[in-house]
Amino acid sequence: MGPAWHGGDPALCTAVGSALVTAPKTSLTPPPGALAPQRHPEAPAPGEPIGSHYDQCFGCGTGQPHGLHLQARAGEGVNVIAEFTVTPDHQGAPGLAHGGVLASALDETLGALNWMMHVISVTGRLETDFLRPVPVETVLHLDAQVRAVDGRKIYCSATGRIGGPDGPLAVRADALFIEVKVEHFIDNGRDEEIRAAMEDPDQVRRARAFEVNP
Ligand SMILES: CCCCCCCC/C=C\CCCCCCCC(=O)SCCNC(=O)CCNC(=O)[C@H](O)C(C)(C)COP(=O)(O)OP(=O)(O)OC[C@H]1O[C@@H](n2cnc3c(N)ncnc32)[C@H](O)[C@@H]1OP(=O)(O)O
Repeated sequence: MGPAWHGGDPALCTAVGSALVTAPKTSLTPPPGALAPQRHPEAPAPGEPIGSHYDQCFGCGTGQPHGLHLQARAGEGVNVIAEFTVTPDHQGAPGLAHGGVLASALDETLGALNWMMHVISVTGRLETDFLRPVPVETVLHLDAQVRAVDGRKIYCSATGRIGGPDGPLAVRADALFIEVKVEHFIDNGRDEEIRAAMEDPDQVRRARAFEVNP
């Protein structure tokens, strides 16, 4: 990278450049000691819809007018499936889905895996491959699964296929989700929304249900 970065400030450029070069890169491949994921006994039955974790979530919230409105369903194993219809609102290039929107759809589908393990986790890392352009009006068939668990680290992957569950592969992602407690949201979220969420008994029940493992 040349000194055009950061308005040409060579000091900042060097500092940021070296940080990028030396930053540790955790592999998205589970380490040898990682465990197979366990489907929680109270996970939704195969085919059962997985409700939204938060009404205002951009990915799954039914009360979010600008959102993707993804509705994932439980799979047979530690996996979930979902369909996402690309609309004109999701364009990047004319008539084609924006890559960031597709990454969001993958991220949200991966997030729904929390329900299969009854663990609250957030995305630490998401590595996405865009293999084919995805036109507006396409139904993207998403499938996410947990591959392995190592302490708080959840190794998972997702695919998005065009036109059907066995259609051509358009996008895929490998991700590392990190288990957190409810306090992660309470401590970091904006007061206004956190207060509203804590006053909503359904929201509190949804969040707390994950904290008790068998
Ligand atoms: C009543 C209240 C209502 C609340 C209601 C809430 C209900 C919610 C229910 C369900 C939510 C589901 C939401 C799904 C939505 C879709 C998914 C998203 O988009 S999530 C948003 C985007 N992600 C973030 O905003 C994370 C931002 N990052 C962080 O907050 C931290 O970095 C965090 C929590 C990920 C880790 O921080 P640390 O301090 O807890 O832990 P450390 O020690 O840093 O990491 C633990 C291990 O993970 C590795 N790790 C962490 N980040 C990594 C990374 N980026 N790449 C590789 N490895 C990483 C570390 O190397 C470490 O590994 P070693 O144990 O040492 O082996």
